[in-house]
Amino acid sequence: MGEQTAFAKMNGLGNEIIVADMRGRSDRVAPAAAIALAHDPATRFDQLMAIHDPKTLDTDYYVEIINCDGTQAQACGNGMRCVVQALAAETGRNSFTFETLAGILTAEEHAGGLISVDMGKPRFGWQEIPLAEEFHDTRRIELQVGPIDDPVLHSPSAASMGNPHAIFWVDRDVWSYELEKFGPLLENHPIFPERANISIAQITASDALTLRTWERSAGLTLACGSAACAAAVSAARTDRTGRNVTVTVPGGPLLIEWREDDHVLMTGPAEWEFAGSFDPATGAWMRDADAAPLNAIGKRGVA
Ligand SMILES: N[C@@H](CCC[C@H](N)C(=O)O)C(=O)O
Repeated sequence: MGEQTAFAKMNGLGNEIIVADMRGRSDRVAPAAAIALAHDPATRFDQLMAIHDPKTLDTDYYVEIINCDGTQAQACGNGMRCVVQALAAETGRNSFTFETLAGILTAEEHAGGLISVDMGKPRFGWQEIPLAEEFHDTRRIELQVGPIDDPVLHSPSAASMGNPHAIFWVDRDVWSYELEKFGPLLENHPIFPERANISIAQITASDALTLRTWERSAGLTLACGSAACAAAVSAARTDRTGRNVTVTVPGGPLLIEWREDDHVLMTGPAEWEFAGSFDPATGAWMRDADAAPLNAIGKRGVA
């Protein structure tokens, strides 16, 4: 067995997350190790957030985001809140600057335990999302599911929060759509050359919407923070809501603020489950309540 490293099993509104401590090491979590952990019912996760030493001046850590199928994701809002809670418990600090594939993000844990992450600026250009065809207006792209004259879903908004998103606007309850059936087809539609996270959104007030997401690589999840951001900015951009929106996902509410400086601030909770250590080469793991250092979060509130 290779050199073990600490991890914390956490969740952000039910989005299953592993926070892995890869600081001070030159190796990375192997895709096969991630897949092995994702397939074990005890450690199953949607995303694994690997905390590395910083690569860039003025950042605290580099965070690599790995989906449960071993592929990399550029952004993961729920995972970032889990990383912040873990690091806040370990260091006693409450604000951090991270580098991810989506860019440099800042984040803060508030006194009541909620965590805000500045998810950066959304991008709407068809090449930035990316889409395979030129669309001047990504508030509404040509894509539909079902019969041509009576589609079940149609004309989604498209946006990038570092990762690609499509949001289908619906009038009925989001649970009345078979997202598990349409999600895989839409995720892999040729219009999305890097695949996409697919969401269904119903506006419920001028400052609220409900959202279900089929995540790229992970499938149906209880929450997708970057999708909540993409849906909120797309709702504001299409005059469906204002710029401050409560996005209710199956796991609970997220507060999304699209600030005047164009940055998107996501606020919500994170929850610690248990701690352990694992081998980043193979995924072999053990539960270990006393392992250092991320397991400090395991002692939150415990004498
Ligand atoms: N759960 C995440 C999004 C995860 C990334 C996604 N699967 C992708 O590949 O883009 C979130 O909370 O944002």
